[in-house]
This record gives sequence, C-alpha cells and structure tokens, in this order.
Amino acid sequence: MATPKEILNPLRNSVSYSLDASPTATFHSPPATGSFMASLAMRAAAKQLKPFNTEDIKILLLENVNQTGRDILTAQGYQVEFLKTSLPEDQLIEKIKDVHVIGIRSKTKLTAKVLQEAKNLLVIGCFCIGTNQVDLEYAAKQGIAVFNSPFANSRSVAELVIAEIITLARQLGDRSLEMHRGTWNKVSNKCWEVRGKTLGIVGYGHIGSQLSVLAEAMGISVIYYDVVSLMAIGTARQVPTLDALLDEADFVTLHVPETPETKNLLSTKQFELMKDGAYVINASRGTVVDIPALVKAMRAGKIAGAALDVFPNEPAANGDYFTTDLNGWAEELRGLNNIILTPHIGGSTEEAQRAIGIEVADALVRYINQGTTLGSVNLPEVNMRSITLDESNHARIIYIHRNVPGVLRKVNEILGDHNVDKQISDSKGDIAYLMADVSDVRHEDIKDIYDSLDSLSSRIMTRVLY
Ligand SMILES: NC(=O)c1ccc[n+]([C@@H]2O[C@H](COP(=O)([O-])OP(=O)(O)OC[C@H]3O[C@@H](n4cnc5c(N)ncnc54)[C@H](O)[C@@H]3O)[C@@H](O)[C@H]2O)c1
Ligand SMILES: O=C(O)CC[C@@H](O)C(=O)O
Repeated sequence: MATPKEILNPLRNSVSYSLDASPTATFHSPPATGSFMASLAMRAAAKQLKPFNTEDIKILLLENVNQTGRDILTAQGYQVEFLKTSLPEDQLIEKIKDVHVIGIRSKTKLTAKVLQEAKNLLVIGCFCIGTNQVDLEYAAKQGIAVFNSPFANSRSVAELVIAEIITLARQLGDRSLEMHRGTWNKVSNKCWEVRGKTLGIVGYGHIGSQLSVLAEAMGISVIYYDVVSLMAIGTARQVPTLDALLDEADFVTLHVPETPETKNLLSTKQFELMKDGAYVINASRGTVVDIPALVKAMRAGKIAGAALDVFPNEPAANGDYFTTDLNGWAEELRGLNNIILTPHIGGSTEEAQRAIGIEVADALVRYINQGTTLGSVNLPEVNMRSITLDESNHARIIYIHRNVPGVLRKVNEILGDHNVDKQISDSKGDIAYLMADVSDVRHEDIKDIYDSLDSLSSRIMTRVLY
C-alpha cells in the first residue's frame, strides 16, 4: 500500500522543475501543505491540477479592489499586494516591473509606455466594466490577456440614473443644499413629475436596456439610439439617429463606451437640438460630454439640469480635491443650479463590487492556472477542459503568437514527437492563441518543447503549465 508521502508525491514532483529564462515560462503545482488527511481530502475533491508554483505569482491590486477578489487570489497562494488608490505613472512603472498580474479599476492608466516596463506581466484584471484605461491592442501584442466584469454593476448604474431622473425633475439637490444652509425654499416652479415624460437612452447595451425597464415601470416613455440595431424591451423604441433622439427626449442619458467616436458626443450643436428645459445625465465616461458647452447651455437655460458621475480627469484617491487644477472648468460647474456631481459611483454598491471581485478574480485564476481565455477582451477566447489529477504526466502548452502563415506547421513539428491529447487554436486580428495538452511528457521533454517554441520567430509568449 502506498505511504502518505508516496500518495502526495505526484503533486510534489511537479514542483521540482522550473525554467530560469522567464517567469512566464513554466508554472508548477504547489507543494501539499497541512495535515495528511486534509491534503488527501483535497486531492479526492479536487478535479484539477493547479499547474504552477503559486508562491511565484506576484499580484498588484490597485484602487481598493473588493475583499471578495482579494480573498480568492490569496487563497490560491499568490503574493498579493493591495493598495487603496491608483498610482501616479512613475510609481506605477516601478511597481509593475516585476508583477505577473495587475488588478485595477477605472483610474489606472495602463498605457503602452507603462506596459512596456511590465516584463513579467501575464494578465490584467479590470475590476469594472470599462477597459478604455488599458491599451488593449498593445497588451495583446505583448501576449498580455485583459479581463473585465462586463455587467456585474449594470443594475447599480441603472438605479443611480433612475434616482437622478427624479432628483433633477424635482430639483432635489438644490432644495437639500438650501436646507443644509438653513434656507426654507418651497417651490413648484419648473418641478415636474416624471410620468409621461420621454427618456432618451444613448447606448442600449447592458446598462441602457436595464434602465429602459426601470423607467417604463414609472410611466416614462423610452426611446433609444444605438449604432447597432437592437431589440427593444417593453414598449421602448429605437430611433434612427442621435438627432432624432435629442429632438424628442426630455431626459438624455448616456451609456456608451469611451471611443474616438463618442468623444464630445454631446456638444454645442447637440445641446441646441435638445428640447428647451431638457436634462442631461452622464454616467458613462467623462469624455462623452463637452463640459464647457454644457456649462454654457445650462447658463442659457436651455438645459434645466444635469447629473455627471464621470469626468475627463478624475482624482486618484478619496479625499483628493476636485479642482480647476484637474479640470479647468471645475469652478464653473460647481456654480450651476440643479447639477448633481458624483465621484464616479455608478457601480459603487456592495452588491456590484462583491460580484465584480469574484468574477474578475475567478477569471484571473483560470487564466493563470489553466490558460483559459474565456471572457478576455483582447485575446481570442480559447478554452479546454482542465488537466485532471489522474493525468499526472500531462503538460499544457500555451503558445501566443503572431497570426502569420505556417505557424501551426512549425508548432506541430515541435509537438509531433509527443502525444498531443487535445489542441485548439484561435486568432483575433494579428494575435493567435494556441493551447495543446500533451501526455506522457518528462521534465526534459517540457524544457525542449518550451525552448523550441520560444525560439520560433512568430512567438509572443510561451507558457507551459503542468
Ligand atoms: N459610472 C460608472 O460607474 C459606470 C459603471 C459601469 C459602466 N460605465 C460606463 O458605461 C458604459 C456603458 O456600459 P454598458 O455595460 O452598458 O456597455 P455595453 O457595451 O453593454 O453597451 C454600450 C452600447 O453603446 C453602443 N454604442 C457604442 N458606440 C456608440 C455610439 N457612438 N453611439 C451610440 N451607441 C453606441 C454599443 O453598440 C452598445 O450597445 C461603459 O463603457 C462604461 O464606460 C460607467
Ligand atoms: O469602479 C470603477 O472604478 C469603475 C466603474 C465603472 O466606470 C466601470 O467601468 O465599471
């Protein structure tokens, strides 16, 4: 009968080999820890190997990523450094140099300049919806996967916008401020019910469509404009152009991504096209509204109120000032009536942040441990069933490469001497992602395979998991 030590050996053995060339090259299973019975129970329950040395994985989490995400990552045995704020570029460059994983939210700018310093970086987790803060193309060219949480905070944003629609229609912000200052000002002039009014939603995606349902429940008519043709929910109606929406809507709310096309989507011309006394809500990205033009339109009485949750330049941390140093028009904005200014809190609820923490951390673990790219926003989505504990001499080869002719032939020449159990390859633009599970491989074989793949001219990143 096998001794406890022998039973655990297959896991332990896999720790003994590593390549010096690159920390991204080879990962292997963690040593078994804890009592024998506990380890045995774990083995029996676990279906998947964790094919790498977890202690080697360094993760930097910025911007107060939720505890749920931190717990999942630390439970894997990764070295997790956690900071509540984002970092200025020079400090970010210093920190990113030796980490394998970085977790951010909307404020950390991962530009090409920053990413080119990240020599060990495997994967970026955006613990939010937006990925505009990351140079996705550059990351893909370096073989760095990017994951986000595409809809875990959509409902929170939609609920905030509902609150803002009523708050603006009833001038609640101003009344509350007056009371805080000791002034009683009971007015009904230009205060409205929302029932029977028209909400114009620009961008009918996850958030826009949620909002549509909530708004209709309050007796609001919904129209929407989107660059793609989308099925209307309830009695909402798609309109063919932004101008058509602006012409009809009492409230205009923006739910588009930050792209070159959405920059200043609402500017002087668009405000002129809107109904007199209409309202503007922006909880998408700060660049989507031309704020100086909004200030003018509000001063002229054309726009009766606005709610802004996002700004072109946002402070790095709580407690930082929101001043003209950051955005030249900050004082003018603050001086307006019936304007709600919030510090990018659309997705900031306990529910959303917990769900995002779990979703993104799980995606990171899957990618680190198994190479699965399902849900990646910049690499082709490739998934294969996990290597199981019964398959102790198997290795998973991951070869991220330039999508040029002849690569698969060369890869298969290298893998040809081995038993390839499964193989899958997919491409996205110039980048291709190949995953192959090879059985009956010895440590020497793994090194040969790694070295041979890594020397191909098409190589972007090679990883071997076992
Ligand atoms: N304030 C916050 O805290 C917060 C929270 C979550 C998301 N957001 C922002 O909201 C944006 C929208 O989120 P989502 O989950 O609904 O995204 P989504 O991708 O589900 O929907 C976006 C929609 O916008 C449409 N679109 C793109 N360009 C357009 C254009 N030029 N004109 C009209 N429509 C256009 C798309 O076709 C899509 O249907 C995100 O990109 C993010 O920047 C902000
Ligand atoms: O939490 C954040 O920082 C970003 C929230 C939101 O803008 C998103 O993109 O999900």
